[in-house]
Amino acid sequence: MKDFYPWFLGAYGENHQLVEDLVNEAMRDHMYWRRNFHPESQPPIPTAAQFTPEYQEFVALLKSEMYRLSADLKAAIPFFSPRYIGHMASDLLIPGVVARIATLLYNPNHVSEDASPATIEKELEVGEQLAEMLGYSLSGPIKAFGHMTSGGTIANYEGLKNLMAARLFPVALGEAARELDADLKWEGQLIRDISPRRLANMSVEEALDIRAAAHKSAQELGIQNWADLVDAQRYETLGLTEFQRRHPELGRLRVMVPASAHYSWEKAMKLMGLGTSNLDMIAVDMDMRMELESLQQLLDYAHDAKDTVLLVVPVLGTTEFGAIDPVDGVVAARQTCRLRGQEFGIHLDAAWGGYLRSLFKAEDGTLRPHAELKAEFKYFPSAEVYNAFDATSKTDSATIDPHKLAFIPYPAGAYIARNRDIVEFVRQDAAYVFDGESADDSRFRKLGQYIMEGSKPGSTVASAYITHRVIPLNHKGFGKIIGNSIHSCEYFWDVAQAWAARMADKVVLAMPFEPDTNIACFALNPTGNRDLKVANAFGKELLKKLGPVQDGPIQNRSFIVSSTRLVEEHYGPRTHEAHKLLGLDAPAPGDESLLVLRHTLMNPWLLTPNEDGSNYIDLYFEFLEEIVLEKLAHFRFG
Ligand SMILES: N[C@@H](Cc1ccc(O)cc1)C(=O)O
Repeated sequence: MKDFYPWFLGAYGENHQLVEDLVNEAMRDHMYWRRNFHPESQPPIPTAAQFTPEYQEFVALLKSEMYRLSADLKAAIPFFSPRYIGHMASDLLIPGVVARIATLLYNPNHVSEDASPATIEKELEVGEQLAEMLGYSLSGPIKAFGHMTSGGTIANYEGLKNLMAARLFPVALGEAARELDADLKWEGQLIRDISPRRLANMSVEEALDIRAAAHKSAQELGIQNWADLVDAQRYETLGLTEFQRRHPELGRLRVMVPASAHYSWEKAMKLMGLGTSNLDMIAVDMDMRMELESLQQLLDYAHDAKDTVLLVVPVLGTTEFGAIDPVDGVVAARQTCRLRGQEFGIHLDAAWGGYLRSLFKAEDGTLRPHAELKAEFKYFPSAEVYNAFDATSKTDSATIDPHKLAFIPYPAGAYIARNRDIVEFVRQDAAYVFDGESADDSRFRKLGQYIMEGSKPGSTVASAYITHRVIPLNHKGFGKIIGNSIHSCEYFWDVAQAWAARMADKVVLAMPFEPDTNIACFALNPTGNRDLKVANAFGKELLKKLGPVQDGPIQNRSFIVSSTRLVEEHYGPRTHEAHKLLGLDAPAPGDESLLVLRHTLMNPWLLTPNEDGSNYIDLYFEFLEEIVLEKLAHFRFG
């Protein structure tokens, strides 16, 4: 933990002086920079302006509003504190904060290099740093690319949009070739003879390859307007309705996510016009991980129905439970599906768990052996979890959120593609770049052409960039913070079980599933109660003391946790098991869902001992005991 001392602002603002020095320095430096741009010019604001009544009135108004804002902010959530174990937010890393503030003053806009010549390169570097952490290659014929977004939601949208564009492009290309009736070739075959179903089942690399081959053929045949002919057939031109009307052979365009996936996937389906009815929910198992049998069933069904599966989304660290989906299993399923001509893209939703991979990385970039990692923890990582992390490099693209486990300020998400050329399918201009030329990375300096957002902050990029520079993305850097969070979770898990045993005659504490990473959930039920409504009412009573929204000043709160529901529709068998563990009657149709307390154990100071030797997790369970006993004394059953 000592390593962290100069890294974070500190729960007590211990590093205040360091932060202030760095910020002051940046602030002064910025003002001098202004002055040194044409120092010969007359300053437009006269020196004497500050003595005028209008000036002073404005300053007075500004100050009083700022005081009010400052007062209001005191009611903000104290994310930094080890007493905050609610959502995915915590203390901030100093490099992220100071680099952000310093860059904010220059206000670079990363829509394009014209508005950010000094920093746009750093965005591409952040993309590469994250790509490397996930195991994507930065050299050789297939090179990764990444950029920052405002958060995981936009990165997920982009994951869907890019893979959808890549998957549907060959269909448009085939149609253009048939219409033109020219002898365009790919791998020795005439493109117009390739079946639409084959074209609809191409990997990203095949799609890029056929695109380049067709272009080459067209050039050889002297067809000048080939790119326009293809464009005219694309869904991006025709609209999805017309495109699908012309291609009934595609069937339904499906996307598969685990039932535990973030709700942004539903939003993405609406936004893209694909419709939520084409979002297939893969069942999750008793560990809250994607169930591979269920995935296979859905893939078989889609295959038999002659539907097109655009992509499958394994989640590396679910939002609610931190569960790690079997990424390796999804990759293996794709290998099997390919044998029958069924293709799908894989977008990894690693918004939460992406940075966990730093723990798995040695300083030389290789994956650390399982045994070496296991030796550092009590339970983590099982073979399943290790294999999932091992397989991230085989996915097509990923979402990863620096504003979560990189402890930097919002907004900081990222989209990363294993093959940078995938963006050519969504490039927002007519000038086509084909094979050979596409290796030129300067294209990304016009970032806005390739991504969902337009104007976007360079300051968040500086924040991530500097943070990654001073705390490397391997087990010696970020891995230490992440490892500490897993230790906190393992400790929490043990203490919770001991607490449960001690309190069994008063209250049943059930942890319906083992944590995978650093999020732990449990439900509580007064011993002897069988009624779900009563258990939930009891949980809600506890949340009055533990939830973020309460009466009175925030300073009165001892601990802040979050909560969620075990929705039967999503977590069927697991819900039944949880009811059993809690001594509740089995859930009946139409019942409300079971309330669970959710604890995100990412704060770096959770295991720090207080004067009496107890740490914040011990203190939390002491507090929980106190409020449970207090509530039980006043609680009315039924
Ligand atoms: N479930 C984790 C191990 C683990 C167990 C308990 C924890 O608190 C944290 C992690 C795995 O399979 O790797």
